Amino acid sequence: MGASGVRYDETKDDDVLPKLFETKKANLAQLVIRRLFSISILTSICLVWFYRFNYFPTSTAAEVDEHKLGTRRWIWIGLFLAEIWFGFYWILTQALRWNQIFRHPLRDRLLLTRYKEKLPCVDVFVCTANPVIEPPAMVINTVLSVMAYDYPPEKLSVYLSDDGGSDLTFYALLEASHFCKHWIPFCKKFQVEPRSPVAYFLTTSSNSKHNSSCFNSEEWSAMKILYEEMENRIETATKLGKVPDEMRARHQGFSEWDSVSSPRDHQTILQILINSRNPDAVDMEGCKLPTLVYMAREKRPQHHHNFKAGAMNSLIRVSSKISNGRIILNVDCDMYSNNSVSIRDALCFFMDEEKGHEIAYVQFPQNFDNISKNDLYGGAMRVIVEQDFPGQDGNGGPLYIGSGCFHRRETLLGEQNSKVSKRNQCKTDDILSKEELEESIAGLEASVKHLANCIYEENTQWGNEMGLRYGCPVEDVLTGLSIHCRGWKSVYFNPERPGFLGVSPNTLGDTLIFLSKYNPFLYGYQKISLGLQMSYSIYCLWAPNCLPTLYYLVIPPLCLLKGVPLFPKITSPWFVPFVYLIISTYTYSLADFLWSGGTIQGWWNEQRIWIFKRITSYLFASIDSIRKLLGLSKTAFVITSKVADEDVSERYEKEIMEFGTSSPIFTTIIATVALINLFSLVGGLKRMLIDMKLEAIEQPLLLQIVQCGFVVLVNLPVYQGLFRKDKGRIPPFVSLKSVTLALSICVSVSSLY
Ligand SMILES: O=c1ccn([C@@H]2O[C@H](COP(=O)(O)OP(=O)(O)O[C@H]3O[C@H](CO)[C@@H](O)[C@H](O)[C@H]3O)[C@@H](O)[C@H]2O)c(=O)[nH]1
Ligand SMILES: [Mn+2]
Repeated sequence: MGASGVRYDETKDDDVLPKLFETKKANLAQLVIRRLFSISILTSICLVWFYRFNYFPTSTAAEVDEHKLGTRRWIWIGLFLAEIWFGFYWILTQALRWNQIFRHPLRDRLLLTRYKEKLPCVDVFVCTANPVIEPPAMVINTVLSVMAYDYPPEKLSVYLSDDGGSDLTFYALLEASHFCKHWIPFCKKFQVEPRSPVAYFLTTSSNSKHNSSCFNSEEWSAMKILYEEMENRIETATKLGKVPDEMRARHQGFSEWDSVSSPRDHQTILQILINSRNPDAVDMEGCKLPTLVYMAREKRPQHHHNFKAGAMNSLIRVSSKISNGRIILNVDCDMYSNNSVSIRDALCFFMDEEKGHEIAYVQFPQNFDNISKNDLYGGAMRVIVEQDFPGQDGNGGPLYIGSGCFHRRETLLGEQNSKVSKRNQCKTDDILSKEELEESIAGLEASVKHLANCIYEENTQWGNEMGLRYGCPVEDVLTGLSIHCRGWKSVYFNPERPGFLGVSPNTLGDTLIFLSKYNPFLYGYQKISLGLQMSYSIYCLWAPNCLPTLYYLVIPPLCLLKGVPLFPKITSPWFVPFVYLIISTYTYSLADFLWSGGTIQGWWNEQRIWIFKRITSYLFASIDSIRKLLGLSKTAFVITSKVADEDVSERYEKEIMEFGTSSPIFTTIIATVALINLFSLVGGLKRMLIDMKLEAIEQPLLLQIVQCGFVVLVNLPVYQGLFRKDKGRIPPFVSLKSVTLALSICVSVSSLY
């Protein structure tokens, strides 16, 4: 939607306002091909199930040993169960391909006076938790990027929640509150994108030609210097772990830290650094500035703080007394705004006369700016962003995935979607009472603080019926589910220029959940559509995929080693559905990946990561969930790292896998499975080529060899990791353990009976 968008006759006093967004379906040809393909795959799945059922090992003349037969039966049953699971899971995933839709906001229409007058206040929440893992300089870049949104500043407020309760973060924010007076007018004057200073100067310095043609280069350099000086001050303070004394003396806000004993034990600290209602809150050009607030909620060892959800809930309450924006945007501290019109885009959905009133949230994809070309760790989740989410949208709305999501405030407070009441509320109702306006900043801070205290939530519905849900590391998904169950819809918007860019971990490591009382089929029964229930289940069932996958990656290779066939021979008609399934599902997934803008190597890397995740983190997530259900452990939240050694980054650039930093148990499992497959492949090939003298055509072990070969190829970086010399290699003791383990398993299997 460029400036050339359709103009509407402003004077015409129609009752109906023009619609603010369009919804497009996937094109028909594509849909038909997809569906036919799905049906053929489903048929093959059924045939495979039938084969397993029908060819259950029975005692034929050849099979004399009772004991042997028993083992084979158990193996067969395991395989059957795994195949039932995979088939069932595949059926679920079809919910994401059946009716995808794509949204397009018509942003220019917001310029109509009748819309312009109604623009709501927007509150932006930025969360940070640890000044070491999430450096203050990075945090304020995110803050600055959202302060510089193309939106009326008097209607924009930015809140930083600091769960690290760090004066370093506060100091950085204080610096940002001065710097923004230069930065915001600069952004508006030169239509800067992106509006995170560090990201902007990175992109423009590398193509300075483009930059000199449309910018006044003097102003550009002056701004760059101003930024770098500030960044330097912040980084020095961070390195020293201490705020400069003269800074401390200049701002009385630091006195709050006199009584802070530790990040886990302190009072609420709330400081309004810029109050846009204050006439002095203007930038260098005299234009108004957005409100800027620092909050570190109270932390006490005896009170559970509920991680990010707890922080968000405190922010919801505190902001309701300060700016009370009707729309809330939440970003993680490492997700800067990459597109200054995202607020306007999101508002097109909320403000649309016809459909807006039923939309609870607008989720943007999480894009990352530190991903190498072939995405070594599968961090981009390309297919999810480009294909799965439009599929969810077609089923009633995307999941809420935390960062990059615009919410209607009232839905977070637990309100039902009743169409009638919503319509009436669509007036501008963001204006605070006169008394509140007149309150001084200090008075306001003092009167609002208690909302962020630990005891405030006691005996309330916060974390349950109100606000973000507690008790689970993916609080956001649960929160989204409960919003859907209350009758709301959500919208997915994937703009051409990404709305948000974050940092994706560039080493191995991941965690997830599954089992809980929020099982989507039980919790969502009769409240949300079957399609949406299926969409949720796909993600909730990520974890239990671990067992069938592990089974499939270990048992068939060991049987190959032992010479026990588990799949039909080439000459059997049952060979066809197996081969069709293998070829078609891999082609489908490759096509999806390339379609979503990936590379072939990237797809290959994703296959590897997919295996790694399933056999390690999902396995442990499953174990952990079961322990939690039995009351044996509590939810833990590990903050993902956002900064890496230069060493690590260099290897990442070269796309060399980093094993050094992931947990030794994970690496042991990965390496052991890889080695079992390698040994089995060698053993199997020997059996086929030498012992069986190549009675080729009848080869009953062929499919097992193919599978084993595939796993070995995918795992090449693992074998390399065993022999590399750099710091990122698999640590020697892990290598030793895995080799011993894999060898002893293989040897004991081949010496059985
Ligand atoms: O006690 C805490 C712990 C974390 N955070 C913040 O929460 C955000 C997410 O944490 P991060 O370690 O970056 O987790 P990710 O796995 O990268 O986050 C993804 O997954 C989370 C759980 O589903 C979502 O909340 C996030 O929005 C989503 O980006 C960060 O800004 C943290 O600063 C807090 O504010 N308080
Ligand atoms: Mn993150």
